[in-house]
Amino acid sequence: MTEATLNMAAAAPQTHKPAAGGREEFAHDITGTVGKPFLDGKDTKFFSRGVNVFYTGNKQAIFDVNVDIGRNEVIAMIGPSGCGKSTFLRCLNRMNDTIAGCRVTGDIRLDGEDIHGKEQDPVLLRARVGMVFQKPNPFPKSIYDNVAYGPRLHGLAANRAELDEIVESSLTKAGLFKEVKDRLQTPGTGLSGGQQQRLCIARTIAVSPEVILMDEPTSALDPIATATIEELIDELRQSFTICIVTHSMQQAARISQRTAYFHMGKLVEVNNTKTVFTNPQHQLTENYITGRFG
Ligand SMILES: Nc1ncnc2c1ncn2[C@@H]1O[C@H](COP(=O)(O)OP(=O)(O)OP(=O)(O)O)[C@@H](O)[C@H]1O
Repeated sequence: MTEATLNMAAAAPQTHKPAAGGREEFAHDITGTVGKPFLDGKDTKFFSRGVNVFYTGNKQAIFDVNVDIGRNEVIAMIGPSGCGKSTFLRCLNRMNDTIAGCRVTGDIRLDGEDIHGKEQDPVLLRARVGMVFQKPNPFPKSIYDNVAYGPRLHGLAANRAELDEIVESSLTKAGLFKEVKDRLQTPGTGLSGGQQQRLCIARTIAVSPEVILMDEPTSALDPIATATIEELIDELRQSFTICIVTHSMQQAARISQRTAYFHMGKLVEVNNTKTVFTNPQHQLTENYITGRFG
């Protein structure tokens, strides 16, 4: 915690007290989400209402999150370390189910379908809602087999020619094909960090997801590899909905159309990205984007 945050916490009023201009000031004053968290129904890809997440020992990490995520938008999730960005992201493809002792409550719908419904198969859901992690994690297999893995698992190709086609088109969409086309049978782990991350994106794309979740996908990359991935994200938006957790406000500003600001497990503010960075409506958002804490 920075000195400014400590000072702020020490000065926190015990009761609700809007700051000048009607802005709310402190974490315990977060009573709802300001901005525009909801979309017109037809543009909504993900609908989430009343989402709470608890870890072992009933430790609550996410509090009553209500937000829509739009079709073919890039939404950036920002906020101080530990505020729950990754935890909320993992709600969207039920990755939290894989964490022992983690419990998610609330209503989350993908294209109107309850993702916790009895008929939902989490493995199929994760094919529809793919995920790219902070650290590139190619399988210890060839470049070809990394990309072919999902289509084989889900029976998406009838024969080798179809599989070749999926591998090539996924690598092309991930902006990697030209660089690796002559060494598809070499190990994916032999690529550079940025290439490995694009390979992981190709692997995700190969099963034709509708949404791609990205958890700090460039934080382990150098600025050039980061720029390549950012350009790619902008292109991928034509075909997919993208939710990205990032610690870089510059990155959020460059690549997203909407930004969601989390603080202590609560969703404080959601709005179009320009508004969040130029005219935040909540004092906590302003404090964060102006570097007063985080
Ligand atoms: N597997 C887990 N078991 C128990 N608590 C967890 C687990 N994962 C996260 N938490 C806790 O949940 C809270 C939110 O964590 P989360 O990783 O979602 O935050 P974050 O905003 O993504 O953080 P960062 O920016 O540092 O990655 C934190 O208090 C964290 O310690």
